[in-house]
Amino acid sequence: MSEPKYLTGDIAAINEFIDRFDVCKKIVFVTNNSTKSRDQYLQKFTKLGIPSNTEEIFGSAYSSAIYISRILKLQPPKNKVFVIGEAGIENELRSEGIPFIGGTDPAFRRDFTPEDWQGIADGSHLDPDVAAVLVGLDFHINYLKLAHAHQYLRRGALFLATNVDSTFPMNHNFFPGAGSMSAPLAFMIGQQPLALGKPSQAMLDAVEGKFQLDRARTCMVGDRLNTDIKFGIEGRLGGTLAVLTGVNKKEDWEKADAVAVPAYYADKLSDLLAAKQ
Ligand SMILES: O=C(O)[C@H](O)[C@H](O)COP(=O)(O)O
Repeated sequence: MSEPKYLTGDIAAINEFIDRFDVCKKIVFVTNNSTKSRDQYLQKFTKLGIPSNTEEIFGSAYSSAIYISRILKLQPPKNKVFVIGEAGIENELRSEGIPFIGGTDPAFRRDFTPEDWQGIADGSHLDPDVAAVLVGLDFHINYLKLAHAHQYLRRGALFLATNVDSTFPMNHNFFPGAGSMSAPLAFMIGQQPLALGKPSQAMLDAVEGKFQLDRARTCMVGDRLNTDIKFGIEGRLGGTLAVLTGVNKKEDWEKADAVAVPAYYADKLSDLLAAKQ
């Protein structure tokens, strides 16, 4: 395997990279963060002065909603999704016409009561129409939600996750990620969820379907080896660029058991601005 090429400060290498991937031609934003929907991301990008449109934004909440509506095609009445997650998932499920419960509903953001043991155990607190449990990053995770999700899974619901990132990078540090929300359930039932964000190739197929990507001239840019870089490598994209502003560092791909090795790396994405001014 060839050594990743370091782009920071190397104008010739940056120019070559830009030509190879037509960098300024088309940008698609692919995020595993399910707490926001595409519309909410568009608002965020607009605030930051980044030109974009909803069509160019692919989030794991959207990818999950598409999978449920277009692949699973759950049939009513048993077509509801029990959500562990934030408004981003709810908005995307709504836009695909998928009924759901849980999520940000205040009825699930409370302490567990003695009645909950009985109601969950005998099913009287459960919705018989739940066919899938979808787990994403949830800033209000609690015992009540986990107990409901667990019981739906025990009763045969499909186990889905928007993504399984172990951690969530924030404020130059790490916090519990979406994968740490589904991990207790995976432990309870002894089965891993089907994860629909990066590195799932279903997500890349959806992006390709929409933009007729030329994979050989497409480069995946990201900070995490087991999601972003793996996504690009398994998708046989022309390149992968690791930026050192997030989760992984050079020593992570230099390990013998590295999960993925990028083709390029840079200290930060804006280092590419040094070229072709
Ligand atoms: O836990 C999570 O959901 C992830 O850490 C997260 O939000 C990753 O988002 P990305 O880096 O793909 O934008």
